[in-house]
Amino acid sequence: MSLFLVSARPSFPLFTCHASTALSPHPSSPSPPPSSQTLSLTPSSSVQSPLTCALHCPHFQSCSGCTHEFNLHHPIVVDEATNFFKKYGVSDFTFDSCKLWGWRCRAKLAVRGSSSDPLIGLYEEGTHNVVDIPDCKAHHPNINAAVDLLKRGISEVEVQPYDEDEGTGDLRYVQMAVTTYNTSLPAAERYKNGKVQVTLVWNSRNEKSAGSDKLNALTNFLWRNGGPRSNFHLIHSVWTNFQTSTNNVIFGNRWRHLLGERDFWEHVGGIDVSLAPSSFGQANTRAFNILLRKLQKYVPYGASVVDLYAGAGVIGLSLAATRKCRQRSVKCIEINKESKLSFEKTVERLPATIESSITWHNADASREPLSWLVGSDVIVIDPPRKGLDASLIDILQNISSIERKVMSSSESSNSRAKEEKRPWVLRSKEASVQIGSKTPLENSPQSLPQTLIYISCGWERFKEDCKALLSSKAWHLEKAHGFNFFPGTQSIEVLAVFKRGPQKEKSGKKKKKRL
Ligand SMILES: C[S@@+](CC[C@H](N)C(=O)[O-])C[C@H]1O[C@@H](n2cnc3c(N)ncnc32)[C@H](O)[C@@H]1O
Repeated sequence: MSLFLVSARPSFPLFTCHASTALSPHPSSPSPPPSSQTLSLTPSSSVQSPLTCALHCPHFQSCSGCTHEFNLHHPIVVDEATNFFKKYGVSDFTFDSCKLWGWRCRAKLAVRGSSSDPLIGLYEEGTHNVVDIPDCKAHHPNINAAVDLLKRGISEVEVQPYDEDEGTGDLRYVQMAVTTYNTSLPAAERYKNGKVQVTLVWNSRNEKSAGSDKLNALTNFLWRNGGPRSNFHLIHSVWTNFQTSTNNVIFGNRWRHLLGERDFWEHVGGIDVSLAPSSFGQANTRAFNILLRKLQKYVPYGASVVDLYAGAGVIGLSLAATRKCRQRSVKCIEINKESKLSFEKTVERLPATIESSITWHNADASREPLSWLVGSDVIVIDPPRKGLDASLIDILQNISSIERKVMSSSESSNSRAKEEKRPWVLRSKEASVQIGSKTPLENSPQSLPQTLIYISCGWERFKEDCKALLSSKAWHLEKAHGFNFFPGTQSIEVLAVFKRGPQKEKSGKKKKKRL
């Protein structure tokens, strides 16, 4: 039996980000990549300083992951975003270039090929042919190291990669997630020493099905060669997900923890966050942290917050901890029930001084969205790429008239509590988690949010939703920021802050003092 021992740590790619108009694909004297840079954008600033930050990835063009090779720090869409926000009253849009290489801490990769020559990577554009990407420059280097180890395990144990046409084979996909939070290391060393939580998506119904001996053998191989007793401790834990469906959905419903630490912790937005492999997690940990820090500034101390499309509630909980949503409430609404456990674990590590009533509800934000908004000062929305559900846009567009109706009906009914009968509301209440015994203190329990914070990963859809909100005159844009969540692509993450009411006229004259 040949044993592969990973003896050397993979090094970080060293590429240049230099001020020059010439493109230099093979820099002669590489310098470390910039960690992060915030650009205050005016069209002229980007013309005057055409920094050239190239991807230098051997898989570029064959792999569908990256679409842009140069100027990673400044995707072209940033100029469009700058003009877009200017048109709607925000002339100080900023863009944070974040980390340009080795930023991806969470990757879902297809496994194809043969046991002697496995391919682990992404589909070629428009096909189901998998492109092997062992030297991906977007991946955290330890994801590439774990992929390399996995390939060796597949060959040694003779695991059959999945054959999509036949529906045969053992291993369909792998999810690799890196935790960069290890308090036993100095803070500066934590990122590069990230450990990988590996989830093997196995083509069988459960652990009793034929082929489970190979699953165990592969898991043991990974642990022996990448676990705490190996030369290079790379693997945080190994999980499996059982999936036999012939559709394109990556994960099935059965998850099993096999080896290593069960809990996976990360530290973002000022709090420790637990993320199970089944829960949504942001791929770019560093950039997400930068976004959360910016977001916190727009939430007044002591505000009540509703976090829609909340995943494991990272945004809501980070606000509860840092904005002291004291004696008020934080509500998190999420459709994926798998995120509940991660939410509960994260809450366990929140500072004991937090006094807010914190709840997580397993519910569809598009069904009766008004019921979640009532009593909150701030609404945070972080939908998937497809944007906001029509029912939510409708409520947000008509929020002022709805608020008047809600207020007057609550006065006339004189707080007579109606018995809740709607089945989806009852279901979401059953599946909810309430933290803290305090009933939230609400000055005006029937009021609706005055601040709307929209976080978007889908620029095209964001523009549509933004125009719909502004056209109603129910909201105006106050601030907007962009973050380079996906360097190498034209996708950016946007944080837009809206306030209630139409845009106030900006006049050059000084305000008259009130007498
Ligand atoms: C972009 S993620 C954001 C998650 C979270 N805010 C975070 O940053 O970790 C979008 C989330 O919306 C959830 N989602 C999608 N449709 C939903 C719906 N109709 N109602 C509630 N949640 C939904 C997804 O399951 C996913 O967790």
